[in-house]
Amino acid sequence: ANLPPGPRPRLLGAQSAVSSVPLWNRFHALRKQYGHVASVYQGKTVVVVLGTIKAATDLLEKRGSIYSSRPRNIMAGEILSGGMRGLGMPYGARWRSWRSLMHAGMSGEASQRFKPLQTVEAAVLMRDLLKEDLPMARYSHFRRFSVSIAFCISYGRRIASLQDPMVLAQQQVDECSTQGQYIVEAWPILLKLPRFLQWFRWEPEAQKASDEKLYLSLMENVREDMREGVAQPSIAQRGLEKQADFGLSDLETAYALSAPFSAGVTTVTSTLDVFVLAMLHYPDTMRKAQAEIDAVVGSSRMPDFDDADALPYVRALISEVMRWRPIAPLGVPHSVIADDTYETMHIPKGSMVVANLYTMSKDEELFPSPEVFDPERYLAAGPHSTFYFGFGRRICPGMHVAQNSLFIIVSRMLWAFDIAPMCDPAGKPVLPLVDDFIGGLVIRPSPFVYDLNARSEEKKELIMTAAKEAEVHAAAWQ
Ligand code: HEM
Repeated sequence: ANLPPGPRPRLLGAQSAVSSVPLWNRFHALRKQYGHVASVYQGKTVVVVLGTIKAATDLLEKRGSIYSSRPRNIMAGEILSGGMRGLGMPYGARWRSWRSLMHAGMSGEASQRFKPLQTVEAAVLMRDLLKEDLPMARYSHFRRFSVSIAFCISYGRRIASLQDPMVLAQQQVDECSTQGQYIVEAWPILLKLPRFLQWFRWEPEAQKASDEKLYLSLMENVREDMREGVAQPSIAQRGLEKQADFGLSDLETAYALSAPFSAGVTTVTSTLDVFVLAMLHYPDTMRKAQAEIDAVVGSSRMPDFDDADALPYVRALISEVMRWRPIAPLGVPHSVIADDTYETMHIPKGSMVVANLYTMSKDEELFPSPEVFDPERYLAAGPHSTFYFGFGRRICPGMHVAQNSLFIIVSRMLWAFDIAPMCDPAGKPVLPLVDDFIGGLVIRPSPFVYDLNARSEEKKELIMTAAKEAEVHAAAWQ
């Protein structure tokens, strides 16, 4: 059998150095030219690109026992973190232990425990948005919300400011681990040099030592909170309570606790920006959602999690935000650990397997007129694919907390504000482009401005009172 069809010889590799077209767009072109499963070479590695939800389900889900690994990443995975980071871990015993800790902390049931803080932080966020004079700065308020929830999930503590030293330290770690290409990735044979000659290790190993210190000290704080009986629910608390059950050492547990910050901040923040972008372009859907909220909630209180069942249109709107512009356009690459055949195609062991979520979001059969933002498609009888959270055993373990964060913010923003384009001096509305995105693994709309107008004086006052009360409750997570 042959490899899945694709450009030969190594066209994509040759192009990637010069092309300014983002990778997801180039992969989208593959789908059009070569079909639902295509392949390209990246150096010597075969990259299999899955362009339909069906192909991704058939392979990544139904054949999950061989399609759930990750490609080798020498610098960020092996050297910088000693293979301790779950997101990039190869399939195996350590990943399974890590994953069961993630599940214990963030499953549908476990994620209920974070709703109180999500409610409190959403109240604070509404006030921050109301008070913010600089439209460009709203993104940082979304970010502060996401950071605070990530810290709460990991350590049971909230984050009141992005200037918090713990945030700055974590941010620095993340920037290091996402940096580009290293010579050792292309020439793994360098790892055979005597260790003291492996110059490329010196800097990351110094970084690793300081990361370990940071992660261990954050975890020790939780141990202390537990001893004093003041620990809030968190992954750390679950992991430390039953450390033997998870089979993770102190250091493994400490590293595992960094996952929500690495994977759960830019994703949620960026999705909120896509939500605003959609509201600017499709104001009718905004008004429809507002009418639903007004009928169910009224104007004398803000929406709560208990209202979710009665707000199907709002929930559909959130799903459509994630479908319309998936913020992880190529997901996170999988890797296959055994030779396989799909239809008549040969998929060699060691191939990188990419679920092309960007292309899936534009599937005309599943999503007629895919370019149109239309929540109604999620109101029709299901089941509805959650392709935007990935597939199979690696599917996003943070999806429940993510959905809860999005629900409480989106419903409250629509209750509180009208989202509208800004006007140029001639009074003409200026709309940000729908396809101007920046970033790599996770993308976001290029920064844009918009108007946020409180829907009534009564609501303004309510927002201020609710935020004051929220700050009092927030003390429990300090
Ligand atoms: C709208 C928000 C989010 C989106 C769209 C999203 C999407 C994704 C996707 C596409 C993957 C790759 C799945 C695969 O390999 O097939 C992933 C993995 C992951 N996500 Fe999310 N995510 C979001 C929010 C979060 C949050 C809030 C957290 C944690 C608090 C989180 C934690 C993770 C982790 C730890 C992984 C790695 C799983 C593994 O390798 O086994 N994500 N996410």
